Amino acid sequence: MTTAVFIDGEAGTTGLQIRDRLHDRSDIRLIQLGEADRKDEDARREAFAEADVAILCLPDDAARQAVTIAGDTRIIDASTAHRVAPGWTYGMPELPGQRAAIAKARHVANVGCFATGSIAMLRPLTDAGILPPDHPAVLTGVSGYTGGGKSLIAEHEAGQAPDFYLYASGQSHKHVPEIMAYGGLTRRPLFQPAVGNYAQGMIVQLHLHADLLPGNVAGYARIEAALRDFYAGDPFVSVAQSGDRIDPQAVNGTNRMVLSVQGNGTTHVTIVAALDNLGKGASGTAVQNLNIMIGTQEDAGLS
Ligand SMILES: NC(=O)C1=CN([C@@H]2O[C@H](COP(=O)(O)OP(=O)(O)OC[C@H]3O[C@@H](n4cnc5c(N)ncnc54)[C@H](OP(=O)(O)O)[C@@H]3O)[C@@H](O)[C@H]2O)C=CC1
Ligand SMILES: CC(=O)N[C@@H](CCC(=O)OP(=O)(O)O)C(=O)O
Repeated sequence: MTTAVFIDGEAGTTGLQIRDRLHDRSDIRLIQLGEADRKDEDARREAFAEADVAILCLPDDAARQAVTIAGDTRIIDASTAHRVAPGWTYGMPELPGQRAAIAKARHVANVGCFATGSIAMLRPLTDAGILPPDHPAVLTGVSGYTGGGKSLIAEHEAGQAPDFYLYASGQSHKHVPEIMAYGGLTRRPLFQPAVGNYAQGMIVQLHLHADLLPGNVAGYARIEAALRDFYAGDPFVSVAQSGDRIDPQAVNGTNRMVLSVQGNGTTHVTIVAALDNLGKGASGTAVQNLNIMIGTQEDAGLS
């Protein structure tokens, strides 16, 4: 039996990457619209009706509108529109109980790219009681320019962008609400993202004064052990040895995320998550969520 999948926004950065991961699969039939129809509401409504699952790869407002014409079709939304919305299941399979919730969900909100790295580092520590919920977390990160979709890609490829720059410096980044909700934080974290003048791949960092954590018991080893316990047996997330150079492009083209605990071994600790913003940060996780929803092997079409 095949599953009919409609990617709304297939011509965009995330949509194309999902299409590439699905188009050779014998268990998936892609419903595709031509250039003339891809933004036509009637054509899209028909495509939704024909699909078992639709994947929205659209700007937030267009994603909200798409839900209104999608009927009963199951949805995975790659945008930020529904990540903390009532009635939506958060599409981060690594979180406790989330695979079972995604498997039966009608509406799945795919996790954001910076949020993937941030929550992956925070949640094992809040669940283990190493970080209290009101911990004043400090997160930084850098992404390749494909993270900003077609418009940012055009700016960089025209040679009009700096080699490196900070943005969202007003502490207003759109991923903060989901980072708090699913990272287990009640206090708003500091989060400073950046863009590098390279296409793809990212790192996210969580900076900790480990000696100031409650009970002063959260040394480097305990933090690393909590991460290893949390991701034991996970198909895509691993904990690596600390190292001098961490390349944001190291896992490009894969659905993997590699965590490592850097620092001086005792007091000053930085946890690092390396992932592909278009892989584990977007399209890879969307396909992983699809696999879970349709009950096929979780890593089908993914490496
Ligand atoms: N890039 C990334 O790393 C990540 C992106 N996301 C999210 O995924 C979503 C898509 O992002 P991304 O692929 O980067 O963006 P792009 O700008 O590359 O692609 C968006 C696509 O949506 C199309 N589109 C816009 N409005 C409509 C509409 N009303 N009906 C049908 N199609 C429409 C655009 O058409 P046109 O080609 O004509 O512009 C474009 O093809 C966003 O919400 C983004 O925040 C999530 C995680 C990571
Ligand atoms: C480099 C860059 O601009 N990145 C995007 C995040 C991409 C992403 O994850 O967007 P979603 O929230 O839709 O998932 C940004 O910071 O707005």
